[in-house]
Amino acid sequence: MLSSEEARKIFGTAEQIFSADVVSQTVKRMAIDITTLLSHQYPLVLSIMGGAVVFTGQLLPLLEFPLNFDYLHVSRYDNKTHGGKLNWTVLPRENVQNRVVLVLDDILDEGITLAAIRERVMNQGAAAFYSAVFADKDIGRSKPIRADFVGVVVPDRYVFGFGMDVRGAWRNLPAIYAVKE
Ligand SMILES: O=P(O)(O)OC[C@H]1O[C@H](OP(=O)(O)OP(=O)(O)O)[C@H](O)[C@@H]1O
Ligand code: HPA
Repeated sequence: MLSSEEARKIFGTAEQIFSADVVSQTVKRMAIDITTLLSHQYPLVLSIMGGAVVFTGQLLPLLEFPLNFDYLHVSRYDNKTHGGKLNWTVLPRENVQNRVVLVLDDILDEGITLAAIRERVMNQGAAAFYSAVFADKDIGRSKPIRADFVGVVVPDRYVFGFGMDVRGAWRNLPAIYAVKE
């Protein structure tokens, strides 16, 4: 874990890439797009902890149609800036069978996490799988999955804020920053 001083130093040298205003306008636009496609599907919304917590909290009140909510926790970065093996710590309690599932996550980076979630959800009998990611990282190569709804495209740098952590810190920021290279 970073010390408070280290966390402040990272923030102090980071570059803001999307302001809080742009972030909140983007969430509104995504809510409209999701409503257009899914408002008559009674979806089961699955939030991927912990990165999706802020995005989920801002998006859900803008979705003015019936839905169910649950969450799962899977991670592979473990407070590091490079991903490793997937670690499933909490599985959804809601049955996904025959449901239209909408997965929410903060970031699609290499796509390994979201692709594994889709495989699991579809193997468990979901009727359809949709995904909404707030940020899609432009990694310059193909990914195993594309999100149906994307908020912003971020450069191929380690980013944080709006739910995304840098070595465990700064998920609470309302804007998005890139770590100094
Ligand atoms: O597309 P990928 O390269 O697989 O990376 C994306 C995943 O990485 C982050 O989770 P993380 O493993 O950091 O867990 P956390 O949300 O609990 O921090 C993020 O929240 C996504 O779920
Ligand atoms: O760039 C990132 N920032 C924060 N969390 C992440 N998880 C995958 N990539 C990232």
